[in-house]
Amino acid sequence: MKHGVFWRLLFFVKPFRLWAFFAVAASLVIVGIDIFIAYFIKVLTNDAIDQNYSELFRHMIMVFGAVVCGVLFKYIAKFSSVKFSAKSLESIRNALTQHLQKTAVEAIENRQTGDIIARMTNDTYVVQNYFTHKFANLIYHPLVFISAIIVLAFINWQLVLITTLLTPIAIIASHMITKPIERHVKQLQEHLGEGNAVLHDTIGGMSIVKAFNARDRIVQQYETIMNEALSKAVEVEKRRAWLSPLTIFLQMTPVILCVVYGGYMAVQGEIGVSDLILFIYLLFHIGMSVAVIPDLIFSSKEASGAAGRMFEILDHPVEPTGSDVLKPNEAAEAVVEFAGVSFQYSEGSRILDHVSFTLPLGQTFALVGPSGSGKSTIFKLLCGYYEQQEGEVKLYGQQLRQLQLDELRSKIALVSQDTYLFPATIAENIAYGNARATMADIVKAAKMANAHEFIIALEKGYESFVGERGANLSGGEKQRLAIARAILKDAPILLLDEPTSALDTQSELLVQEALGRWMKGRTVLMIAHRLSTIAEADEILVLDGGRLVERGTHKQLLKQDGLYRKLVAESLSHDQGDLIEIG
Ligand SMILES: Nc1ncnc2c1ncn2[C@@H]1O[C@H](COP(=O)(O)OP(=O)(O)OP(=O)(O)O)[C@@H](O)[C@H]1O
Repeated sequence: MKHGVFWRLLFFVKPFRLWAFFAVAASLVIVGIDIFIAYFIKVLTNDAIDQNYSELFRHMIMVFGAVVCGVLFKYIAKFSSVKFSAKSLESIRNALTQHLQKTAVEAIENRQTGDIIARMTNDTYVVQNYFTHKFANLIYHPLVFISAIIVLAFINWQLVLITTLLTPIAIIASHMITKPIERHVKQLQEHLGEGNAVLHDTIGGMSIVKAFNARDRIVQQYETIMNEALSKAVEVEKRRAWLSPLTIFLQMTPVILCVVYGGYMAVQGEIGVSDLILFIYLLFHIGMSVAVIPDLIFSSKEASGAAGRMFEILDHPVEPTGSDVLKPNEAAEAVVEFAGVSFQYSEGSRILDHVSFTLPLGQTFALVGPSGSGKSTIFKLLCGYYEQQEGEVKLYGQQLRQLQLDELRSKIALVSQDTYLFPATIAENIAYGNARATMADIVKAAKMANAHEFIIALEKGYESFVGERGANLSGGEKQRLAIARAILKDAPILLLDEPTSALDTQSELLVQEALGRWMKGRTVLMIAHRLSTIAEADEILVLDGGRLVERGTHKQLLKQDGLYRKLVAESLSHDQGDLIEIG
């Protein structure tokens, strides 16, 4: 097991060391019982040779008692290691989940969901299995080996030499056989993760896959990944297949050698019959302990590979959070301020180039610009998903990067283009942004978002369960739920990323009206393409290639012969029905 992985595992298992201690203590008792039984085998043999049947009977009862105790302690050892592994892995899984919540958006935005899920399920399962089934063996077998060798050394050192001769061979052979296991297991788990990712994406985009007749391509992609996984699994199993003959060889060879050599010594009178029987009995224990070496090394490498992948999740950088509490300050000159902000994603070119603007309290601003001009990126910076490389972003005069992220996000309500619905009821989905919301609050928000009517028309109303992707709802219905959720959050800053893009004209008008009422007194920044929405904003910010090129009211901007006027003209030529006043 690699050092880094070992220490990390140790960190997580440490709090549950009491269970590990029970497992170790029980294993120690089992070893003691095994040696006790071994000794009594010799005593029983002598009783039989001396034809002392009353003693033989008494000793047999003692051995039987020891066997029963052995079973009991084996149960304790197993139970303790199961508890130890389950609790340790629960703590690791919790740490992974918590870390994932704190992980910077940047670190996982481009990762495949299925791969992350595979690391948190398949890989943790491999590690848990290792702790459950191998942990007790890691303690028991070395202890049995050492104790048996000590006892045997008192009887005959030559036989001990023959017995231990195979131990280094077992270790070297095991290392040779299991050498590439860690790598193979890592690759195998990676392929399984990729397969998971394809399945996850396919289920998510089932309708698109069907619409584009992409089934065959997806099946082929999945098959290719699974074939690679299979070839790795075969590599692993080919290595594992060596373990069985090696185990038999390691277990049987010392026994055969000792029976032959020990028999010879017994005939020569150099060793007693009872000693020889004791020797052969203990030899089975030693043989077993030597024989499990390959399996233990194999499993340790397998677990190490899986644990390494699992811990990579913990290596994702977390979102940097400040310590200041955001204090919405009515007297602040600007609620939002961008001062010379430049930004680029870790890969690629500059997306925002010295952008500066201020948004005073209680006004509505529309952010317009061609596709890819950086509008959503401004939202991402405001939500603290990313940090600008140059310039300053301030909220109520406070530096955003010095604010506590939870605090910051509690003051912002975001309605994005793609509505994410949690796998929960409609009521729970609306109440997500406000844990203290009552049912009356939820219904009020739904009514404001023009969602109440369609909700109560559902069989279970507000208690209807919404699947992961809200498949049983239309795009417009999902969008209205997202708006209701944002309304209930009651935040002073609203970020609306085309909040009505999936609505028909009728619903849009109703939602616009509701939004208009709700937006009063709040500072709103919205990305919008519909001219009717944009024209009503107090001010319009025009972005082009990451630069803020124009700023003003609809009328002012139309008077300038700039990008805004061009965008409006293009939009009108596409949408004749959009009634706005030009110039
Ligand atoms: N996570 C990311 N990593 C790298 N580049 C990104 C990332 N997200 C966006 N970009 C790039 O940044 C640029 C600006 O994207 P952004 O989403 O801010 O544009 P937008 O103006 O909102 O576009 P649209 O109107 O089409 O939604 C685009 O060229 C996009 O490809």
